[in-house]
Amino acid sequence: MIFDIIKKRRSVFPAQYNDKPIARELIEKVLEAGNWAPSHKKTEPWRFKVIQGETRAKLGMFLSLKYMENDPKPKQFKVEKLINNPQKAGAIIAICMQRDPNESVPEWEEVAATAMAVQNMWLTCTDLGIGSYWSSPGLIKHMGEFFAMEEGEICLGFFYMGYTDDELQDGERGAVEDKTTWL
Ligand SMILES: Cc1cc2nc3c(=O)[nH]c(=O)nc-3n(C[C@H](O)[C@H](O)[C@H](O)COP(=O)(O)O)c2cc1C
Repeated sequence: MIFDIIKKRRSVFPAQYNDKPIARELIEKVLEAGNWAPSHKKTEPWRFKVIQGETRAKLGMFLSLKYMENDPKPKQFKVEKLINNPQKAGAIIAICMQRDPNESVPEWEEVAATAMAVQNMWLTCTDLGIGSYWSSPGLIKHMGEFFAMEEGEICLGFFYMGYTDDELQDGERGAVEDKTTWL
């Protein structure tokens, strides 16, 4: 049941991934799930850039260099994490949002629609037994220097994917009653 998958979905981080590769058909399935997200006026603003194989190392190098360039006091452990994390992933999908050139809907709706695409992808990964999470480092503002982006396209983060041998912990949430008003 969908509710069980919603509750089972967890953030699974690169440090938890094993070396098992992710089949291309499964990555395509995850992308297809993202593509079925709803969007106001059917703008379908989500854009995906799949980073695999050797491009992962290039991404790690790019992010670490950008970090060192922009942080007056870069920390060695962070440099290493930025270099190594992409290579631990089976695949990384850069999550981008293409603003409708006609601005037919407010920008937040296009960000929201893209986030719905990510949730579809995350739940699909959970169903497929693939660990994943949405990473949104400040460095994403430089991604236009790493891959081509269209006018009005912005990068909202990275969707990391990898198999894990870890047993995942149950999630925790505050009571929904505390966040709900019945009128
Ligand atoms: C928009 C968005 C951005 C996120 N960015 C990060 C991030 O940069 N680093 C991180 O460790 N987790 C990030 N997360 C994952 C959250 O930390 C995680 O979803 C939260 O702790 C709840 O854990 P769960 O996903 O296992 O339920 C992000 C989640 C969302 C929805």
